[in-house]
Amino acid sequence: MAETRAVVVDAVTKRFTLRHARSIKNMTVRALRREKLRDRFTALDDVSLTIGVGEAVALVGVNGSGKSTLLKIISGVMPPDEGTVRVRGRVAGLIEVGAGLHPDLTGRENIFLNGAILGMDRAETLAKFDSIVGFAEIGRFLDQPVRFYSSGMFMRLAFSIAVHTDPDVFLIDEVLAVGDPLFRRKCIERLHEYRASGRTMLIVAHDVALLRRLCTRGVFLENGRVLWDGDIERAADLLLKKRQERRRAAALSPEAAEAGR
Ligand SMILES: Nc1ncnc2c1ncn2[C@@H]1O[C@H](COP(=O)(O)OP(=O)(O)OP(=O)(O)O)[C@@H](O)[C@H]1O
Repeated sequence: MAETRAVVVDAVTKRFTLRHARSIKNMTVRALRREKLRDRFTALDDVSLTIGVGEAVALVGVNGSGKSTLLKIISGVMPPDEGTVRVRGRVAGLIEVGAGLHPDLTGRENIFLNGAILGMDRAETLAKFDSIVGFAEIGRFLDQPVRFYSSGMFMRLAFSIAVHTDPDVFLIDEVLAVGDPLFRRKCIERLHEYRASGRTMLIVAHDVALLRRLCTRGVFLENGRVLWDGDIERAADLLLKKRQERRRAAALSPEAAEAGR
């Protein structure tokens, strides 16, 4: 029987340690006051999720709900504390702006390095090289170290390499917020083509209209738990509602404003 599941996240939990004191002075003061020096914080709490081959899923939730952490665990860059993740096929993750690009290497060198990390051999990278450079529009900066690139150029190159690896599963985190509108449109068109070719996509973005256009399913995270998994419309409505609640709370108290940023 053909495998129809591209990603299986099973009962994943992830905790972080929050350190309250950074300096020795601060630690001493807290110790004298018998305050805790650190806390364990649960960023993902027993999350289970199955994504079918060819599905385009939006991962939404207010700031700090655990979206990036979940993408990092699915991509394999971070292990879960509990639970398991299985991904079928080649995965490409655009998890942070410029993810995977080495600042001291040139654009050209990064194409080969990043291509290899994402599973392309040298012959495949060579065959796609011109297309990667063309799509990224980095032109004369190709032989400059990428630390001299603007954030838009960084993102264009990272996106171009990732999309050219023809991943079976494409994980995208907020990168579409960077860069100029024209390039953004080009990326979105590319993602539509990618979807139409039957590949799987999991995307985090704060632009609700974009998510509605690209995805049919939405997973809403709140405090590291799945609050909704289903129709994108309902997920988008939930997000807009929660954002409104946060804004209202922020208007009432400056501390809430700080927490709700
Ligand atoms: N390496 C880390 N160490 C400690 N805490 C972390 C770490 N990474 C994330 N967190 C915390 O885990 C929580 C979830 O973070 P995460 O980045 O996954 O949320 P998010 O939903 O992607 O948020 P945003 O929309 O702001 O990007 C946050 O409270 C964050 O501060």
